[in-house]
Formats: sequence, structure tokens, C-alpha cells
Amino acid sequence: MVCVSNSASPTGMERITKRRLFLACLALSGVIYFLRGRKAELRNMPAFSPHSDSGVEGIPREGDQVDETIHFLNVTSWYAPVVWGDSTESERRRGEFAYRTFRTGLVVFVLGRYSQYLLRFVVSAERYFLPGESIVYYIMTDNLRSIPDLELPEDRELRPMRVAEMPQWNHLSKVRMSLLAEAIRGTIAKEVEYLFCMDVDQEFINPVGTEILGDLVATLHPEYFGLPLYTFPYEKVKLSRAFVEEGEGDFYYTSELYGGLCAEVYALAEACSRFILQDSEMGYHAMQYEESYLNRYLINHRPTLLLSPEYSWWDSPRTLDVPIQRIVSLGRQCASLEPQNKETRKC
Ligand SMILES: CC(=O)N[C@H]1[C@@H](OP(=O)(O)OP(=O)(O)OC[C@H]2O[C@@H](n3ccc(=O)[nH]c3=O)[C@H](O)[C@@H]2O)O[C@H](CO)[C@H](O)[C@@H]1O
Ligand SMILES: [Mn+2]
Repeated sequence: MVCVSNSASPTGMERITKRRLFLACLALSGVIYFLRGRKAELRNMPAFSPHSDSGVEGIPREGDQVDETIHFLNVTSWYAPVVWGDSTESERRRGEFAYRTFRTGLVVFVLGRYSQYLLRFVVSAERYFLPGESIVYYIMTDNLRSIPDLELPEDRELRPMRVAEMPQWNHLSKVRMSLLAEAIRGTIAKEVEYLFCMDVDQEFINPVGTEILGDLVATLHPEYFGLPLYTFPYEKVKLSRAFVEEGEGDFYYTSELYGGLCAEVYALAEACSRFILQDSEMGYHAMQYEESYLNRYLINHRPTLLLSPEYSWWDSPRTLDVPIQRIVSLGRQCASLEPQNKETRKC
């Protein structure tokens, strides 16, 4: 803001006017500064913190009992609903979709040894994922023989899509987004209205209905939900395209489940694959791999619907209890176990 006058030799009157102008500028700057600070504060503030009774906001104190019945965030500060499957709002959303005809795609990557998870994934999805709706499972695989021979209802279909990639974890975390964008551009966009992408090392254990449908849908990471911003594992390396500035961000989202309208998922996958490629050209890959780029994208393009940790849960000392576990991650569950417990849990 420029508040300077150029007059050469000010008269007494001019001096008073100048002084008033200066004071007015000062007051205006103060108001702007206050409003900007308030806006930043509001943006970073969850509408309701599950642990707001604890000493420091967001961090449960040792021995704190979290009240299971009341502590759920239902809407974000930018008015995006947070989905808890048994809420009346979810019931209302399911009612809204009951009269609509639409098709939903579900993409999973199944390469190398991850084929061991596919049967359990599909069988559980058939039981619980959008029951009664029209579904195409896009199975991105290097082994067409891994596709289970299952008889599905008429409007639900398993669609193998061949990918010629090395089944190496680090490699896949760099190419999944571009393979996804390519598949949407090539086939998927013509076939379905909504699209979800999931890790295959998961299992549906309770109903996941049309309450999850939205334009851009992201899932709250169960280990960070309710914790303050500074604890989130956002990318810290400044040169990375996934970099998140201190104080930036709203929530930490998991890469195990995201989706929305096909066009939105395409935009997300295309942008993330571009970020990953740019980082790769410098020989860098973000700290949390794909998840870091996803989180960067979702800060710039806030999701219109957030799924609560009911939709991505695993048992670890850090996860928040949820009323109903709907989707559990078998892989991340194993990763969170102590070595001595891995065998008993068949990891
Ligand atoms: C791919 C990826 O970046 N995953 C994220 C996730 O890892 P996760 O431990 O959840 O990754 P993961 O091992 O489940 O791999 C992700 C998915 O890729 C597919 N897959 C992977 C490897 C393979 O050999 N074959 C195959 O098909 C499969 O669908 C699998 O579910 O969590 C990490 C932190 O805990 C990181 O934040 C990662 O960003
Ligand atoms: Mn996983």
C-alpha cells in the first residue's frame, strides 16, 4: 500500500492532512492484517475437533477418554460434508441417489504378489460396495490369470486391463497416477460417471453405499484425523512439487481410497502424474510417495466430500476409534504391527 505524498515544502495545513492520511493508512493496514490473519486461522481450523477437551487442541492427553458418541466432525470449514455412514445426513444422501441411474467404476492395481489380495477384495466388494448399483471393476494387472472366476450380477462386471509394468513397489508408486490418467482417458471416461481408486490390499467389512458419492472425494487418514496440522507427514522438501508450506493444509488424506466424478479424478491423476514426473526428472520422489502428491493436490483443490476413517481403517495405537469399520487396510495393518505379532496375524 502506498501512502506517501510528494509535495516539496508542506504548509501547516498540508502537514495536518498528511498526518491524518498517514494515521488512516496505518489503521487500514491494521484492519487488513487482522482480517488476513483471521482468514488463515479459519481456513486451518477444523469446524469441530474430536479432541477439543484436551490440553492442546487436537492432541489427546494421556488417559483422555474420547467420547465415541459425540466427537464426530460433520462438516469442514469450507462446508464439505464429512461422511459417517450411519448418520442421518448419510441416510439422506442415500435417499437422494435412490432415484438416479448411474454407473460407478472401481480401479485397483494388481501387480506381482498383490494378486493374493484380489479375490478377497472383490468378494467383499460384491457384498458391501454400492450394493444394487451398476459397477465396473477395472483390474489393472500384469497377470490376466489372476482375475477370479466369479459370477457377478448382470450390471456388475470385472474388467481386466493389462499393464506392462514391473511389479516393484517403488516403481509402481511413480507410475500408478499416469497409468490411471491414461486408462480414464482411453476407456473409463466413456463408461462410468463416478470413479473410485483403491489399494487392493483392503477388505470391505461393512456397507459402503451411495453416501460416498460426490464430485471430488477424499478419505481422512485414520492415524492423523483429529491431530494438529504440524503432525501431518506432508512433504517437507522445498524443491519437491509435493511441498507443503508450514501452516498450509487442512487434513491429511490417505491414498488408499479417493474418487469422485470421472472428470475430477482424471484432473487429479493427470496433475499428480505431472508432479511425480517433474520430481523424477530431478531424481526425487516425495517422502510419502504417491500420497504426498495426492495431499498437495487436495490442498489446492479441496475435496467436496470427505470420507471419515470408517472408510479407511486399521488397528494401530494411533488410529482413532470409529463407530463402524467399513473398509480395512490389511497391508497397513501389517505394517503397524510389532515384528513378533506379524506371524500370528498372517502378515
Ligand atoms: C503406492 C503408494 O505410493 N502407496 C502409499 C502407501 O503405501 P501402502 O503401504 O498402502 O502401499 P501398498 O503396498 O498397498 O501399494 C499400493 C497399491 O499398489 C498396488 N501394488 C503395489 C505394489 C505391487 O507390487 N503391486 C501392486 O499391485 C496394490 O494395489 C497396492 O494396494 O502408504 C505409504 C505410507 O504408509 C505411502 O504413503 C505410499 O504413498
Ligand atoms: Mn495399501
